[in-house]
Amino acid sequence: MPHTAEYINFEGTSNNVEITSILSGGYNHPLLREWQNERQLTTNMLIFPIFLSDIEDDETAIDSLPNIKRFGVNKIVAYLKPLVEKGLRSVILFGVPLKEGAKDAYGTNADDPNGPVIQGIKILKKNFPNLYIICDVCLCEYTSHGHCGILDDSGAIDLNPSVSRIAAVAINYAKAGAHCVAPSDMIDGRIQMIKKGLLSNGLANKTFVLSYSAKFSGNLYGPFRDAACSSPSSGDRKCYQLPSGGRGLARRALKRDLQEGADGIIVKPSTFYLDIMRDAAEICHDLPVCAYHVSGEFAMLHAAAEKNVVDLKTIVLESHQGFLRAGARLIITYFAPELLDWLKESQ
Ligand SMILES: NCc1[nH]cc(CCC(=O)O)c1CC(=O)O
Ligand SMILES: [Zn+2]
Ligand SMILES: [Zn+2]
Repeated sequence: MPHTAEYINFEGTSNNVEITSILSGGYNHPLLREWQNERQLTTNMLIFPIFLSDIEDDETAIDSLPNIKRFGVNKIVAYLKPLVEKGLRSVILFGVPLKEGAKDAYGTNADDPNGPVIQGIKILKKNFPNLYIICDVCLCEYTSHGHCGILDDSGAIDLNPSVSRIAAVAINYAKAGAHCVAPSDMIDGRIQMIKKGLLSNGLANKTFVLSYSAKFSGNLYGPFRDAACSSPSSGDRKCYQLPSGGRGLARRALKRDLQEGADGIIVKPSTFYLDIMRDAAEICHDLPVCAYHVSGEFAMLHAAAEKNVVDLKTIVLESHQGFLRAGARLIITYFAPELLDWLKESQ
């Protein structure tokens, strides 16, 4: 029988099968599965959170954050060196004042020129000239009451002094050489104030303003508060962080921060807020959207892996791929050190 198409028997083929019904031909090879990724996870997307305390020789493990330590300025370079050599491109700094009397009602030490953040910026820039340095901007680590702004007599956030103080801190970080400032306080109006302050100090063209625009109040920040010693001493953050059901509020905050001049925006937490990430990618489509995989999410994946409920590498790659699929282009993640290795392995 001649081997031509005419003689192929189609008789067993069902009449109502559609030519669009078979999808597996599109992903039956490892390369095809990569082709199907609209956005590939790469090391240049990773931002690693760093806790810097005011004890210069500090190197303290944090029980609730596996593999993460708090460092003093004398210890941070040795810790980061192998990570930078492996391709780490960016860090976000959090200052942790531990010394007696370091906290007050105004968060005065947030921008102490001799404090860990400003000293940290200088040391990191000197030792790692190509490392991109982001500073989280907030008062909660530095206030005696542990809230993210300045309080009025009733104990509520006092809007004007809070926004002025947060903007001043951001500008002082930028003056010290931070490439990027990321206000995480969620107090209304701070993006505009920071932008204006940067402009009047000749820093607007040198500084990226990465706004935590959609930051939700919930139960996922506990390990961070252990690491940063920043739990509020009374009350909670529900009057400035968004309620978890507040998709409309998040959309309004995204539009507002876009209009106030944010250069990039953060959605936080990540795994439980993928709809908000998609909203962010649509509303702020001309800006990079950053997912913050927060401390509670990190600790949960570790705990599940320890119980053999999940395989750590597989679940981390899957969750981080999810952020990209939802529209994120950057990821703040405590898994950055592991991902530097895992992404290399998969190449
Ligand atoms: N404003 C402080 C701040 N900046 C980043 C985080 C959380 C990060 C994490 O959980 O990993 C928090 C905690 C909070 O708002 O209570
Ligand atoms: Zn705060
Ligand atoms: Zn913060």
